[in-house]
Amino acid sequence: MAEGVLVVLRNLRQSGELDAVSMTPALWARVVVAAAIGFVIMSVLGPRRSTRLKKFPPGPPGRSIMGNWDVFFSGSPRQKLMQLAKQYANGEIVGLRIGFRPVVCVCSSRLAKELLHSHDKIFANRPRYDFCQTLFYGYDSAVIFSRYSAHLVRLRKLFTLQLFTPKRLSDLQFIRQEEMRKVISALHRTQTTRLAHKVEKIVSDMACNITVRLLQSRAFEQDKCSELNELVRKLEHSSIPMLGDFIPWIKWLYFSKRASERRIHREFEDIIDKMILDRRQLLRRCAAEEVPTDFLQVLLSKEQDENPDEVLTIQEIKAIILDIFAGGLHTSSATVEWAMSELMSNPRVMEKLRAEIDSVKGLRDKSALVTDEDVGRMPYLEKVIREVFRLHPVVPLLVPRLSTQEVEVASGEYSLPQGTLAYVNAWALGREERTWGPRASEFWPERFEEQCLDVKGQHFELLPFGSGRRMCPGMRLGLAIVHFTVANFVRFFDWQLPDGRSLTELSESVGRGNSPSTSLHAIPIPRRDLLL
Ligand code: HEM
Repeated sequence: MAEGVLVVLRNLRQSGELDAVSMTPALWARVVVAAAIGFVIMSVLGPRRSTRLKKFPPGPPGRSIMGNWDVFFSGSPRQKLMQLAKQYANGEIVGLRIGFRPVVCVCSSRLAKELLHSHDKIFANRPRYDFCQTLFYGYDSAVIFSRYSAHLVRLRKLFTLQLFTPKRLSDLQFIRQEEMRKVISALHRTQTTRLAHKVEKIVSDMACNITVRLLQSRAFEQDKCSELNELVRKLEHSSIPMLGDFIPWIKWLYFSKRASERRIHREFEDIIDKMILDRRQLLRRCAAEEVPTDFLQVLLSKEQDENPDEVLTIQEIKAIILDIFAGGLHTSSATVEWAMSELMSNPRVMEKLRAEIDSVKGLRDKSALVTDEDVGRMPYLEKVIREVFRLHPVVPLLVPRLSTQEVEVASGEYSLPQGTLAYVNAWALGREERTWGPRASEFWPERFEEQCLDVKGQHFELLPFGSGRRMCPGMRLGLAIVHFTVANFVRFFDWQLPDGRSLTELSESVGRGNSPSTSLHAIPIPRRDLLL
């Protein structure tokens, strides 16, 4: 029971409630009552688990009502889950429980394929967490946290067949180029001061400008992107389930977390409402052909689509825009940060990559940016980026799935009941020695000369964008930003650490996301005079 109280306290601290309320006697009373109720119910119901779930994958025993909550929501879940899978099931899977919910985490490519390919439809649902209702626009308005349904399939098609088509991304490449030029010129201007820049911030601001221009054809006013990125970070920190999502009778403990979620949501809503209002005013002022056919216009046109199945409400349109911000900004910038960190700590790879970029781009046109077409002629760049995704998938456990029926996995060895929460550990897949050999933990892009595995969801050894029905629909844009940014950063600058230090060992942050434990600050020394 004491343990129960401690875990509930830790959840409250994570949710910020403890900071806000600073443990009044009333809060103590709530915590103790909740833990006591949980303890009693668990004593009555808990022991049945082992008999009901006979072929459930093995794992550590769940303690009290919380089950294995601590595995997921403290320290580094991806590492702990990989260790547990090794300890209990030959590194393939681990079976756990949170509250009464059976939970599995798959750590081998064999079982990832079963879940995301053979049983893709059964695992196409997302769990329903309370934060979706307050932070986002409800459960089924947009994509990331929606149930699998015909409506979701239509929304996903909107992403892949209308917003992020190869043609549209190629036609709009000039936006990425203009934003990259702005970044390069700004970095050039600081060369005399030899200032160290936070690489992730440069890239996330650029990714934000690109995304906003793709959406509404014009950039935000100055500093608005930093504000939006800050908001996305707050959204990420708040988008975590609480114990109340698994044990309904303690939901009421989280009222102040819900209030903070509503505040974050309102801030997003203000930004999105302003974008829509500006566009509506433009539509009133201008002839239809003068209005850009950008993402926002594609989305707003769906309000009056001739096909009733295709119609989107304004709430759904706003929810999609929020998904684009939530899914697209930090993922791309964190990947570029990892890429630059790896390149700076592996000078051999940096030199080889630079030689390739210079050979494709030539040295004569000093100001020419690397384009998407150039990227297609850079096989080593492709291998470097794959290696970055292999070792540092920025969504290491993907987004969890919920099974809709009982299913057998591992050639019938295990049975997963309906309602199992399933995680796929993309971080562990990239370290599986069965696939990657004894040098699995080394950054060595040359491995892809022999291993023809790519990141597009068909090879279950390498799943930074997931796979199957819920695979990332923004992958094309994410890949375009990452390749293009890394290539141009390497072409135009030598990157040095402040005080002549060198990056020897990279370590990861703890928690659910995956960034370097210390943000990369680096000094860009210009390699060529730009004619900007
Ligand atoms: C390097 C960049 C990116 C990475 C590594 C990444 C990774 C992921 C991953 C792992 C998932 C979960 C897939 C699964 O459950 O199987 C996901 C889902 C998603 N991503 Fe991305 N993503 C990136 C860029 C983007 C961009 C640029 C956008 C949009 C502008 C985007 C929008 C989404 C959405 C809407 C989902 C939810 C899909 C669904 O639930 O059906 N992502 N992403």
